[in-house]
Amino acid sequence: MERILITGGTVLTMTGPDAVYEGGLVAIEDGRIAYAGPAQAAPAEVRAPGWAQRTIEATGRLVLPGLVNTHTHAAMVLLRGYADDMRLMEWLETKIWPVEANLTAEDVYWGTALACLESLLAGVTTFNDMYFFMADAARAVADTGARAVLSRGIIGSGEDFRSRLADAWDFYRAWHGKADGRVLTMLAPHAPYTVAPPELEKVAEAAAEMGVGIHIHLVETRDEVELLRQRYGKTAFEIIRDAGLTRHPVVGAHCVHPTDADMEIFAAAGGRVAHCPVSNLKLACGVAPILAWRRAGVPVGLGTDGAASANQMSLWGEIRLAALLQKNASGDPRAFTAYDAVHAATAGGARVLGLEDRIGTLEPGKRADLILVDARRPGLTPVHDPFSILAYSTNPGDVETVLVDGRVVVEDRRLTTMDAAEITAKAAEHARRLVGAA
Ligand SMILES: N[C@@H](CCSC[C@H]1O[C@@H](n2cnc3c(=O)[nH]cnc32)[C@H](O)[C@@H]1O)C(=O)O
Ligand SMILES: [Zn+2]
Repeated sequence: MERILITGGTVLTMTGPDAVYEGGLVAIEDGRIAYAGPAQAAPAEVRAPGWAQRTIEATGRLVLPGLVNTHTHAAMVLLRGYADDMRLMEWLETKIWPVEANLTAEDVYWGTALACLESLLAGVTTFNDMYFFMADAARAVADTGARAVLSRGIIGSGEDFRSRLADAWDFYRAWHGKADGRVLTMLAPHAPYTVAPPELEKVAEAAAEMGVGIHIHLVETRDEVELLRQRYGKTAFEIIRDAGLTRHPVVGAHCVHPTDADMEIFAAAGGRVAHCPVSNLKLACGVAPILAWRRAGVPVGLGTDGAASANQMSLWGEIRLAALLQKNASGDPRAFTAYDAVHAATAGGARVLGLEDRIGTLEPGKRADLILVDARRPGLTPVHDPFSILAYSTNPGDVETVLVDGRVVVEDRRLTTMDAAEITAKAAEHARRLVGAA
């Protein structure tokens, strides 16, 4: 496999706010990071002439781990802008679910390919997806060169539930660990208000057999908290604990309305939070108490949610908003810093997905998922503080080069793995058919 050197850039390993190396070096071998840090401290071997087959000149660029999107429904890019400005339940029940009833496998392939294209161009190298027709979603991830944790969304009861859980088993057997390890799976019971406790217990049993984590929506809206209280006399966190789900690593999307006791339950269970600030603001859900979650010891990552709710697969808006919201909510601009926000989008996200041994920082042995942000662009100049530039000034178009698993998948802002024009044309065509059929 190719050996690559990235030279001259400002290397941010995301192992700490002081790990900033101007004119730093990253060496990649067999898809892994062999070295990342100051050029002069690199092993002589990688600095020897002829070590690398390829050198990427990165002067003026910020070199950092690829961003990790901890909660999305990738193929929902097909429904971007289809129904906005509504309440969650009304949006799901009257707009989204009727259209999703007509979804086909090919829709999901091209939708997910578009989501991968948009994500990779923006520097998002990994995403955590909950949707259906997941074998087709996985093919799109494999073909575009992205990395993803993919889960078959499980919803309903009776035969509906059984067939979806069977689907999740088929998908797990076919795809877990495939595409050179770039595709992993979890189990995704949609939410405690759409999957009842007996079914949640069955999902917990399956998770034990598969040895995978759980991806679930938790306390996104106040309506949902009230509904669960009336129906079960419990909170969402009590429900998932009692159903045995928290015996497995749980990625809770949103987690906007926990009680103090919920935070203790989730922290004790090793739960993790996928914070989706754009989606939450757009649906007027409130602001997730991220500082309190962190204080409780719960890892926090950032997520976009589906593009039908939050409209973009880029995580740069979430990075900025996460910082702004926590400052405003706490009344203290120091409470959540630029570094905290970039950390949540990289190392924090990797931790949330249980991938901290593979990705999230630039450290020897990790898979080489990294991005080059062109800090010479007008809106990013000058670079007094690289974390400030990344948290408050960077936009998707500033990402120049993207590597996943040591492979250059975006070069000079263009996808190298597939024809981007074909992806956008096919996705637009499938979106038209889908909405037309509703
Ligand atoms: N509808 C699928 C299974 C669920 S996949 C995950 C589901 O989450 C839905 N979804 C998207 N965004 C949100 C959100 O913000 N909150 C709750 N559900 C959402 C999405 O429309 C999709 O139906 C089936 O028929 O088998
Ligand atoms: Zn969601």
